[in-house]
Amino acid sequence: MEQYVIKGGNPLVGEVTIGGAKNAALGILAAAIMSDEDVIIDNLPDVSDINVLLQAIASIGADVVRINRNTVKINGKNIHSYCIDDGFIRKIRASYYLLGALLGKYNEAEVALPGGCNIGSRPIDQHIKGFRALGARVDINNSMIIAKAEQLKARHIYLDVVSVGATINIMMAAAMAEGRTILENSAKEPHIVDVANFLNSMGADIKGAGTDVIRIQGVQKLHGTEYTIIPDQIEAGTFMCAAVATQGDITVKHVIPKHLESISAKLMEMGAEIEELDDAVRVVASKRLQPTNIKTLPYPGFPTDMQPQAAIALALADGTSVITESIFENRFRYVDELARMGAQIKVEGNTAIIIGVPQYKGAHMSAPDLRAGAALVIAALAADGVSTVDSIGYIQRGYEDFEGKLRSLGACIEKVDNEKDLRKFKLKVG
Ligand SMILES: CC(=O)N[C@H]1[C@@H](OP(=O)(O)OP(=O)(O)OC[C@H]2O[C@@H](n3ccc(=O)[nH]c3=O)[C@H](O)[C@@H]2O)O[C@H](CO)[C@@H](O)[C@@H]1O
Ligand SMILES: C=C(OP(=O)(O)O)C(=O)O
Repeated sequence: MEQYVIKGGNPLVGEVTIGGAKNAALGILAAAIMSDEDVIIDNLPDVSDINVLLQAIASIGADVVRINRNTVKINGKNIHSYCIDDGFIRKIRASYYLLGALLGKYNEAEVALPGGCNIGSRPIDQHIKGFRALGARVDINNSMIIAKAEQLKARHIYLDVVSVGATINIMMAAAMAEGRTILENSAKEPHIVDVANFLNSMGADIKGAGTDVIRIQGVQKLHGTEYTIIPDQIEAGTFMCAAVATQGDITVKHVIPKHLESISAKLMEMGAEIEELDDAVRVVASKRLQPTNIKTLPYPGFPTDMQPQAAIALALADGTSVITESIFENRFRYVDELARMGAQIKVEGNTAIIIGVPQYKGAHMSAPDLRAGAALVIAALAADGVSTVDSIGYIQRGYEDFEGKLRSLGACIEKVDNEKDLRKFKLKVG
């Protein structure tokens, strides 16, 4: 089984280029099948979630051509099935976007219930509420979600909870519905805006993405397009936290600094210096971090997907910090792993009380989910000694060449899959 082996203690220094946003790409790939013309998508991250979704799209007959590692051409003309039941698609969260896309285009979709990281209960009632409001019958049978309509019709829909997935799914379903849908209490994350921009580039008529109210005027047909995905806010934030936790100096390139403001604000409260450039941010930490409090919130609040990485930095601060996780109830599973390195964190309900320690010590850990896994790698890079992180398949769901990018910043990290290579690494680093 693959694992990372890491020798910590080096401040990470240098430049790193951020890839396309996984969570935008997943929505965009699903939306791409709504056109019968060629759709070219660039800046696609080469991560396992994306590759699973591409396989699913190909399995129903869409033409999928990988032009290069980060560019794909999709054409939905030859889609012959509206049913996606393969075991692999159940593993990813974004399989649910195929519901909105297929229902929107063909008035019919049958997709396995979604998986994704085990970070909480993750219901999809708001997606279903939206589809039903647009006139679809939706049933769940044998772990399959089955949605059918004669013709989707626009409606005024109010989301009971701010949901990224439901906002994107309803936007896709409504894009070709009859009339003008108004979606209130929408999520405002950068990837919502990116999916809306992408759909508009195919001829959709969506206004207000990025605000609470999105207006979607249905169109008859979506045409081909060429589109570049926005940079990944969370990958960028992860490297920013790596700079802070290792007392390093990293210029995180190819980002939209506006998307990083809530993260930058917290890192500055910890004492880091942040320089905002046109499409880059430089993060420098040169003294012991200061404690601060964080509450995760929908955008523009502090992202839940950055909570574990920020906690890694705070657990090294000079004092006590409090993190409140208000989006997912099961996102502190890294705490027990981090305790092996000497961190002092107590979890009470949705709150983690973090008493900073001066240094982590190398330990053997296991990634409990995607972002927690990346966070544990950062902790290992900040630690004294050698660490291993297992279950790195989670990390590969969302980070392209994580170890390569870290190595380019001076990190001592290898991916190994056997005892012999593990021993070799340990001998090499002493
Ligand atoms: C593939 C993808 O883009 N995943 C992201 C997406 O997940 P995802 O789209 O699953 O997250 P949501 O924004 O939908 O979830 C937000 C909150 O709403 C609740 N909820 C959601 C839908 C629903 O029908 N009913 C309901 O109660 C959830 O339990 C959660 O408490 O947004 C999350 C919140 O920013 C991120 O952590 C995930 O990385
Ligand atoms: C939780 C995440 O992904 P997913 O919703 O696909 O599980 C994430 O990207 O941090």
